[in-house]
Amino acid sequence: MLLLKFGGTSVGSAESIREVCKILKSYKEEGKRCGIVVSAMSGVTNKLIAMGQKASVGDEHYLTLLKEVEELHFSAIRELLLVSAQSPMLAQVKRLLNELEDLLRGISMLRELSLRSLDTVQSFGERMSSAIIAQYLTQEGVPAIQLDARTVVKTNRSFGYAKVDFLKTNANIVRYFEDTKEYPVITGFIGSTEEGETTTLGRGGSDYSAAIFGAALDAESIEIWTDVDGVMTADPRVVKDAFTLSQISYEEAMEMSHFGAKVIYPPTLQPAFQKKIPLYIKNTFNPSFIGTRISVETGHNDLPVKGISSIKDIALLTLKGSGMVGVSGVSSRLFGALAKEDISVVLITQASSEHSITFAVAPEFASKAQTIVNQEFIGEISAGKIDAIEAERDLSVIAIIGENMKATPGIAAAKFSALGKNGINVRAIAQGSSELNISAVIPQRDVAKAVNALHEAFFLSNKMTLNVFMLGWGLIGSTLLKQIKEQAQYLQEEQGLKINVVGVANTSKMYFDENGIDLSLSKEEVLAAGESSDTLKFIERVKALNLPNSVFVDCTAGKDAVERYKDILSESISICTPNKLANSGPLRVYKELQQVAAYRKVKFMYETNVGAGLPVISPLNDLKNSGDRILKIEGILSGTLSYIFNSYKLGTSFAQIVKDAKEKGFTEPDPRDDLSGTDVARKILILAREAGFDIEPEEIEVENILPQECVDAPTVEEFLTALTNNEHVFEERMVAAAEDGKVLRFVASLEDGKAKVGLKAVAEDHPFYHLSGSDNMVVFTTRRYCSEPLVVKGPGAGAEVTAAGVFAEIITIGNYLTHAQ
Ligand SMILES: NC(=O)C1=CN([C@@H]2O[C@H](COP(=O)(O)OP(=O)(O)OC[C@H]3O[C@@H](n4cnc5c(N)ncnc54)[C@H](O)[C@@H]3O)[C@@H](O)[C@H]2O)C=CC1
Ligand SMILES: N[C@@H](CC=O)C(=O)O
Ligand code: NA
Repeated sequence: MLLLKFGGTSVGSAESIREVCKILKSYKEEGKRCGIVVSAMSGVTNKLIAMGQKASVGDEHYLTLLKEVEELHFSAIRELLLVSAQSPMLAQVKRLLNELEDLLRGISMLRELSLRSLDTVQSFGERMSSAIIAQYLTQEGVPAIQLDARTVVKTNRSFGYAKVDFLKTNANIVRYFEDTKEYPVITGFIGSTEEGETTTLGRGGSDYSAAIFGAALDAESIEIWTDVDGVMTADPRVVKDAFTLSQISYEEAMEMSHFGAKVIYPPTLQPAFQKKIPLYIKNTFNPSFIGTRISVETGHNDLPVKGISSIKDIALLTLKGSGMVGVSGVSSRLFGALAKEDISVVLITQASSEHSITFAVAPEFASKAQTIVNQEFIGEISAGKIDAIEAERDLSVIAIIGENMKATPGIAAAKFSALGKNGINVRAIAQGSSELNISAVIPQRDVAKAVNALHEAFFLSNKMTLNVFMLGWGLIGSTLLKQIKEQAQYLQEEQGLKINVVGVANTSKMYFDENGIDLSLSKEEVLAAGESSDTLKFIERVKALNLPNSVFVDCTAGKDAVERYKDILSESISICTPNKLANSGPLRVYKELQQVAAYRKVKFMYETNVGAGLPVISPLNDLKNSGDRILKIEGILSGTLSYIFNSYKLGTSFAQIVKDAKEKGFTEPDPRDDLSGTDVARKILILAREAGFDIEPEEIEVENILPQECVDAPTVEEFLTALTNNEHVFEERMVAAAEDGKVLRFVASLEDGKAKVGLKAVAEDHPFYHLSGSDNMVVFTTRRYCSEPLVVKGPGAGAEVTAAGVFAEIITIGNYLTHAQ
């Protein structure tokens, strides 16, 4: 015997009822015996309640609702039944509606809606749907008969939430099924008293009916047919990657429903649980999908966590004070007082110091709870032994649920690590000793972010979505987006890393798409749909979106965003940038950013600040962290200047070579930042700081090789012209060097904590002599690399290599966020 239950959406229209019929036909063909519990057509129960309420205040609109309900059922009858069968069924339903109308008129006249009459009003929904469905099934070759559950399900007189008399009910059900050959189509949700008064079974009533019938009949299984594929790992409206669990245990189902999973209401399925009858959640509109099996077995042995649930709105109250320590009876008084007023406590934690007890309640009970508790402890409060309690609001509970958690160490660590890395502050923690559920109280604004971060951490191991916000869509920015687009599939398939570019901006426009910007579109196409650009607004939006695993990528050369880095990192958003301004400004800022990032457990990454994509900063850190001491750094740190002086020979034009460097994408947006030595000074300053020297920008000795006319030129264009006028300045230096067999190189050095940058003539035996293209070369002399220094050499500027360096850091951040610790 199978017990099937079809909920409101499954019987909500003629079309859905046809699907139900297909399912039952296939069961019949397999020779299965079935009992079928049905709900009212979707929306009908709510309308019935509204009719009762309206009637009770004399609002005649109940008649409009009545008409709507009539129309819904009549049109289902007309669509489903053969013409010959329509009239009798229309008449049967009309009789029921007339009866209902009489009842409503009575309610209206009396201006009174008792729970007793409301139960009767509500019963009409199931009484009509079951009649139509039974008739239709029979017509389609599935012999069925309507069973009005009031004839078998016997209850007490607690209207609205009637208690079932199982002794009588079970005997009635068994007897009825013994005598019936057809498929009974049973009205869910309702029963009746000994005296024949109609009752309803409370929240989740049709599920309860299914459990009552299933348990009474010792059904092989109970199938709850609904409009979703089963119990999911999280609310799919919040988590795009939520998926259906094929198997969970009764206890897990209970915990998940407590925290908001709405597919079933397991407490009502208790009769089935007690008899260990397996339960299946199936989708009427996707019947071939396996659905979720709920039974004694937890299944999914590989999954320690089965679900992420949340209670959106709770209030937290804390009773604390020195007067509580070692005093017995405090918690019994506290919870006794709350229980007396019927206030349900959602979560409790107590520190082992016994100094405080924190508990959570639904927000609507917060003020009442506060008053009650302050009243209960009035003596202790006035004696100063206990503090008067306050309620904290706008909080949520987020829970991870799973039976296998207890056998798996590290779950709590993984949970709190995922929350911590996303900057989600945990206000209270509770773990049931069953270890079935670990709950945390967090700010309400972070719920969606938390659910997503935890879902990724537990279900998509090695799968994560990184949400990228890119400010500055110039040369490096466009190359980066191109590289991300080209590598997206590989990263997703091989590393489980999805890069979602959510926000982009240049100086004129900014654009956001939470689902990920289509990177196959051009910059113009994307920004066409955007709004006016504003750095502060861009950053505010990044913060407001509050997405998990967010990375801010600053591909500008300006300081607007830099001034907000601290703010961004403080929001637990990682930053990755080729922009050197943050690290080459005041030492205080440099240090502060390092500290904030460490404190917030996010990454601040800037390898491309020196040598573009070449590994320079990271090996320097490795040296320092492993205990080496940096004695000296010497290097060619500018790709632009390297290219210029590597190419500059007799017969060439200096100004033309500068233009070439700019075209090749080596220069800063304003090439004077390169030629003035500023860019190189910034780089040696950053290296000095990374090596552990506390240096300010002013302490660097900088040789500016630019004539004043070039410095003063108002625009980049005019500067390039001025450069042509001053060719001789450069030529003289180049010729003088050449006469000594030397070449010019713009060199940076750091020795004894002193940094300087300037143009040097180097002879053929010098390693810098043989550089070519945009090569950078950094020579580290350290305590360990003393006789033979450590050398890093390669192209130190250019769009591809720089963007690749930024991209690599974005991936590093993704890997960092994916791993638990
Ligand atoms: N070109 C190279 O080889 C290397 C460049 N870098 C750095 O990369 C950064 C970007 O350089 P490029 O792409 O070459 O410069 P670019 O001038 O081509 O691009 C910068 C972009 O940022 C935009 N922008 C500026 N301020 C903005 C703001 N407040 N909001 C929105 N957009 C803004 C501009 O409209 C422009 O589109 C610079 O910081 C540079 O120092 C670092 C290493 C190597
Ligand atoms: N303009 C810079 C770019 C890299 O930082 C350079 O030329 O090195
Ligand atoms: Na680098």
